[in-house]
Amino acid sequence: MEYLILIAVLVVAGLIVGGFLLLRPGRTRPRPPAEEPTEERRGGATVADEAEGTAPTLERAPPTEAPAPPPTVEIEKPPPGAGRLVRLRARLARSQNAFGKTLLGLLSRETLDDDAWEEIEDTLITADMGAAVAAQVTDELRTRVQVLGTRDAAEVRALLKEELVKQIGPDLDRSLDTGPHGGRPAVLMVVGVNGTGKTTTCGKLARVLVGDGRTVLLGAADTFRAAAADQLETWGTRVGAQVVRKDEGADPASVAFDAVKQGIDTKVDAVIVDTAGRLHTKTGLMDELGKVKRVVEKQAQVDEVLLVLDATTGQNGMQQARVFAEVVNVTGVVLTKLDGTAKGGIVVQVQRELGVPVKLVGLGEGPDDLAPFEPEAFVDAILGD
Ligand SMILES: Nc1nc2c(ncn2[C@@H]2O[C@H](COP(=O)(O)OP(=O)(O)OP(=O)(O)O)[C@@H](O)[C@H]2O)c(=O)[nH]1
Repeated sequence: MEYLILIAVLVVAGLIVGGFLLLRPGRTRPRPPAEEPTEERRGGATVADEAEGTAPTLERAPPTEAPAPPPTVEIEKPPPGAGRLVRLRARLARSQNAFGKTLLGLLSRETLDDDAWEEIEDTLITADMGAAVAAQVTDELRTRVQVLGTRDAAEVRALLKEELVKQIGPDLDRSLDTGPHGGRPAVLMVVGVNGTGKTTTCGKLARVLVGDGRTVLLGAADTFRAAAADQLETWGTRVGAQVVRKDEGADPASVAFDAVKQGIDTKVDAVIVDTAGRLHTKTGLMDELGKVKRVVEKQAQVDEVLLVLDATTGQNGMQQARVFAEVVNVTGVVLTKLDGTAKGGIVVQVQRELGVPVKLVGLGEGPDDLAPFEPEAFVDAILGD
């Protein structure tokens, strides 16, 4: 019994102490979370109020000036590809003048002795034609001049033209596969060492095709340099071509894949894929370009692999060209910067070495300075009228 009384006393005492502690003033209570605005308030009315039409009429702030609309880009209509080389012949004539003039000057000399023929051969070599071809051209010319028996300027010019055109290969197929087939766009991959003019060539080629009435999509798979994608976008915008790009450093193959996919979905005629193709190592290059090609081929055939070569780089460029040709199956060469060199003979050398025709030539930095290559027009420009 005494125990029971003791327990009851302890319970009552506990309750009194507990109650005192709980009701003690100044005790910190957990604060309610601060009120978070759930709707944007405008002058006391919420967006929802406005939508409902129940917002109080408030004096509105004077309307701020509307943001300027994005500048409208006028879509250009570039000239067609055909006949461009003839239009650009003045530029070619200027850079190759020494070559043609020297040859014609030598051939019209009073006496054509061994020294003169040696000079002719040297001139051809200096123009990057390659020693073997230069010797062959010189021998053939020598025989024909002797058979002809005269050295009338027009006749000599005609002979020289014939020999040069023969070396360049008038019958090589220089056509570009740029039309859709089997419900899929033509796919053109543009490869080459950095700085040769790949991105510029992609842009100019898009213009050639648009000028010929084709629809084009550009794939910026040169993800090594962000500026390359920007550059391509500018080219595309000017002619109304779609551009597929990703962030700098993205997988080039994934850009190429998306570009071809979008090209198929939007039913364009041709997809042009710009690549980085840095020449770190041959295996690295092979891995990158091989992967881009394999990935593209999951959706469409790659119709053209165009190797861009800078005509001003001579033997160095030839060496790089060989590496690319070993890594990918090049179907055509684009020789850029022919406006800046007197070494037009590179056309012959590159075709011989790679076994692929020169299909396009770059003759300046202007947007329409890319032309389909025509051997006769080229030689005419070199030799002058
Ligand atoms: N004179 C002349 N310049 C050219 C020609 N083609 C390209 N160029 C110039 O060459 C420079 C390099 O061109 P790009 O297209 O940026 O070269 P790229 O190969 O794409 O270079 P990366 O993007 O660094 O791989 C630019 O200043 C072009 O304007 C040409 O036919 N003639």
